[in-house]
Amino acid sequence: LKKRQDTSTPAVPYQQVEYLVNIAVAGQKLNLDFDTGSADLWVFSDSLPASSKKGHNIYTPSSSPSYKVLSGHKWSIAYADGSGASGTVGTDTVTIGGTSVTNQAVELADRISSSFVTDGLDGLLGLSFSSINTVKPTQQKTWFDNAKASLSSPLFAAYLPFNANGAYDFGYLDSAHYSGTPVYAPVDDTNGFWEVASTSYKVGGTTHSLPGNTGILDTGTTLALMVDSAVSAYYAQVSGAVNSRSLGGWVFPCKGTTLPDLSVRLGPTNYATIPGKLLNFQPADASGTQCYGGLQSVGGGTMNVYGDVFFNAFYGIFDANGPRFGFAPL
Ligand SMILES: CC1CCN(C(=N)N)CC1
Ligand SMILES: CC1CCN(C(=N)N)CC1
Repeated sequence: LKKRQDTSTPAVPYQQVEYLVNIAVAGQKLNLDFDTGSADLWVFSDSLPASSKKGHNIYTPSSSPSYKVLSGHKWSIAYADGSGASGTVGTDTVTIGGTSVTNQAVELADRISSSFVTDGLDGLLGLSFSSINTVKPTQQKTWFDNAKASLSSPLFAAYLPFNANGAYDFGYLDSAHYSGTPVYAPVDDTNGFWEVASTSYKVGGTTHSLPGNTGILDTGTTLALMVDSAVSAYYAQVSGAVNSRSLGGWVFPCKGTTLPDLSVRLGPTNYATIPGKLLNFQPADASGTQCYGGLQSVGGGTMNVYGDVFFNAFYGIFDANGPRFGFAPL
């Protein structure tokens, strides 16, 4: 599992960090971005223009004897950072680790936005609930939905340590990837996400309530994105922090800043504490004077997004039995 900084300049001003997983689609190796915030498995295909294919592994259905066209089916997806892709659909055998799924819907991109060309990924593998898969006229299932009956347990876990290679464990928990005992929160899959109640948070020794708020556990988002009241309360504890329009979010002086921890409530009981040191994402400008925070605003609404910054601190357990989300410190 390779951690990559892609060089894309998506709508959001920070580089999309991706943890790419090398998988086989009918024996053709591809590096896919495993995304628990979406439900489409799509790949760079030979129907893309030559300029888009440069530097990528391309899936060529014509050289796969097991590929079948899903005639008349289309897909189209747009992501929160303004990137997007679309194309046609077929089925093939998709193998991850030791598990093969035959007749898995594989969505072939014949159009992709520029940020994907410069990314290190050769496509995405959606791991949210299949209810938000974009294939029409017949919605398709995620690889995990198709695989879970043949796994020893219907679960997968994300191990995404900071600045290191990570892993996705399918069907079992790898005790080498976490410490202590996992705690669990019930998941509400109404919106198709691994969504849990997230009704309070703690920063600087104060507990703040977030009535009616939820959080989605999203490996496809780089940062932690919370509602404005929480982001303001957090950076109020950081001297010199400003919400910079020009730099596209909350920044603070790189020198001399010790960021506070952020504890977010997941489910009815437990808090997950993200250490402050994981909340310094990267220098915001070439001079390296200002640093860009790992906590940024989600914009409006009451749905917070706990992205890779969360998984840099916690092993994330996505359990279809429930469904429920479990976590334990790395
Ligand atoms: C709610 C949004 C979170 C980011 N997304 C994603 N990881 N694919 C899109 C949905
Ligand atoms: C969830 C996806 C958002 C878009 N991505 C990107 N621009 N590299 C990939 C992950």
